[in-house]
Amino acid sequence: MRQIAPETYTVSVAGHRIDLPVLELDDQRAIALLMVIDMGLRFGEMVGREIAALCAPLRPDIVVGSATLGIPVAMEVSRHLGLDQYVILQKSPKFHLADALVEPVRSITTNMPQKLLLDRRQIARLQGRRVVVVDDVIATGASMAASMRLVRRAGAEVLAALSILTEGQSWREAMGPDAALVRSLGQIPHFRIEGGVARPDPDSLAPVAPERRALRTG
Ligand SMILES: Nc1ncnc2[nH]cnc12
Repeated sequence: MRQIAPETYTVSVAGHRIDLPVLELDDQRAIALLMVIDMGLRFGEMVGREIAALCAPLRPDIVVGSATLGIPVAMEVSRHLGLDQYVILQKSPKFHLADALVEPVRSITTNMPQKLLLDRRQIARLQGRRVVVVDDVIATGASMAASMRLVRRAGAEVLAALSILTEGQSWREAMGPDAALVRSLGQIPHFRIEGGVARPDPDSLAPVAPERRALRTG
């Protein structure tokens, strides 16, 4: 994907200003790309600390993340919550996942059918537990919705769905009532390309900074 003017978009991630490259998706649309695995350890540590601070009042027993880019997020959030174990939902069927619990990801943006898998050996870590589900970016909401279905099938209570960034607003509709459980450290818009320049679509940003909304701890 090609970088397009204005080249970068500055986003506030829990109050830290981060420059993301703006990349052309097609001749009409562009995105600000967050590649958490390219951001370094200090960034990972900061987002882990800030997401942990958001959800610590909920007293989660365990953190669930989905492969691939949710893995470093789940690890750093767990570390900051003082939790040793965490659970990863996988994407590729490895041989030890032959009898895994499977949820389809109902994505409207990718043509490839996707699914998430939970190793049955991990169910004991979730059954009857208070869980927070984390990811790098919540965009369509399809992946987060599938993660939440899988975690609930394993018998856990989902307290919150947390991400570094939310992108656009369409996840609200895709996630239905579960959208109320979503919190992020920042938000990025969708971009429309006009005259060779990517402009943020103002309708794709929420008026209130997402990390400023308190989670109900009841
Ligand atoms: N802007 C983005 N950056 C990284 N991953 C994404 N997934 C969906 N949107 C994304």
